[in-house]
Amino acid sequence: MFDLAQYDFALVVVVSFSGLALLVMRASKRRLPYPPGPKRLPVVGNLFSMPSREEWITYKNWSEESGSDIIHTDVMGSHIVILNSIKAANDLFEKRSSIYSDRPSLVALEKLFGMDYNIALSQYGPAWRHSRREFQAYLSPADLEAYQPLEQQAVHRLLRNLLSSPDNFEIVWRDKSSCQSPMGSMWSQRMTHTVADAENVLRAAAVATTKEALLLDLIPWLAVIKMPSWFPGARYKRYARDWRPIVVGAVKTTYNKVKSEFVAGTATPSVAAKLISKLDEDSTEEDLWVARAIPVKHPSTSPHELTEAFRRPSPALQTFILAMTLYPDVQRKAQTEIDQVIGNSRLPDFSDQDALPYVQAVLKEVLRWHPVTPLGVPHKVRVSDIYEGYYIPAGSIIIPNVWGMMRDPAVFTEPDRFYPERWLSADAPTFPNQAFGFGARRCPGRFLARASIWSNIAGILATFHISPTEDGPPEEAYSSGTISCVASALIPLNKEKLMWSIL
Ligand code: HEM
Repeated sequence: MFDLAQYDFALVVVVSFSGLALLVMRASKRRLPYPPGPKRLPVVGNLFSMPSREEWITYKNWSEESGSDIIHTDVMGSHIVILNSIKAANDLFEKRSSIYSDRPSLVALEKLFGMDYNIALSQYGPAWRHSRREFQAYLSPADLEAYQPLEQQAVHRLLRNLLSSPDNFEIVWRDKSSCQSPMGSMWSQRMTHTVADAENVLRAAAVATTKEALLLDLIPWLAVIKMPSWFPGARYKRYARDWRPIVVGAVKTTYNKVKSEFVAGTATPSVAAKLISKLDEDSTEEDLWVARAIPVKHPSTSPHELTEAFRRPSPALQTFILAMTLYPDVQRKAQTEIDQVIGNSRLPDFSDQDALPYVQAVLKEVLRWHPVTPLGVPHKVRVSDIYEGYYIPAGSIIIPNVWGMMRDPAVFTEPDRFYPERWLSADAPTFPNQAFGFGARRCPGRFLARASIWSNIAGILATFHISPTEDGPPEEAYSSGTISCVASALIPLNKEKLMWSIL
């Protein structure tokens, strides 16, 4: 007969042993050292040694100085681990994906400013998994064909605008119709009136991710208690009162616009329209998980930088233009390829991609030479772990130094040189995938983004010469922040017409 007492005893023994084993494991894990890193001060740790500009360069230097591709810092008790090699990123984010795919919580951004709907910020778990699966189901390479004609139209419109105002690339980009590519296709191809909304959300994100706001991440209860107005972090509650309705309103505006277009039968192909087609009549926007994917996924560090990031050509195009001014031979080679394969009676289109390997290599080199997100988007490890003999505590923030990985001389010879030829050799990696993140969190929009950047690059190369102004080539310097842009206020371009008659 089933003996309950015996069962209870067995259970107690098993639980006790498991608990003991866990304690022993934890204790022995902890006896291992943290990965090397800069010297820590009592209580504040590395608070004062953390770089505030172009952090990726400091992280790479720390890595080289310590001879370790994995670095540990501690900011007031929060552990931050920085991965500086593709190998370490693959080992942790890809092979141990189930524990390295969480996100650190950004209290101000999510809780106060109302951005907790965003897939990129979601904690690892069923809700994130569901949103992500649904979202990326419409962004596979096969799905992209539906968006190609609109993307192509947007590129032609951009080229026409550049032609009519060739010295003012920034204003042209700011023009709403140009904004439809590549950002537009992310949400809806016809989102012109939501560009201002998206800008507002980006501004709110910038306000919510300044260093002072991050204090709320370190001491989360500050967000829920009543604080005197002079207390650090207190003003974020006031800011949030103003920004929250704007942020939430922006999601609803986009949702309502695409939904009414869908009902009227005028919706153009877009992820949003496809998702709305799956809803039944009684669904409300609260049911619509797609709202979680509003195009605000890359908070930056300062309102100024973030606003700039949105006003100018996409950061990848900025890097392309910078590289073309600094490396005229590369530009000439790419243009020769386009001339030979396509001639000058039409513009390149998506069907030409395979026939233009050098232009493809330019795209890859743009993403390698200066990744749009040099430090990726941080992950969080859910349980304590050991890697290469080092202890990584549960809850550590894991930052991939993508810039450092892309400038690793062991992987890329002459890494500082913009050299597309490296992608044409037989043993070259197929793509700088790390530019789009890692493991379960890798960017679901990467195929769309690649195609979109390629079509812009190919269109500009076919149509314009890009050369520095009389002031000389621009400086190769970048802004800090999650999204990194060319630092010069205006990219000094001098574009001569090549084949404008076909536009
Ligand atoms: C040049 C263009 C782009 C770059 C460089 C880029 C890069 C990234 C990176 C580095 C991440 C973080 C991955 C990680 O955590 O390891 C990410 C996440 C994400 N991206 Fe992109 N992205 C781009 C364009 C797009 C586009 C066009 C879309 C939508 C169509 C998109 C949607 C997302 C989403 C939803 C996430 C969050 C994924 C998650 O947390 O599960 N991205 N992206």
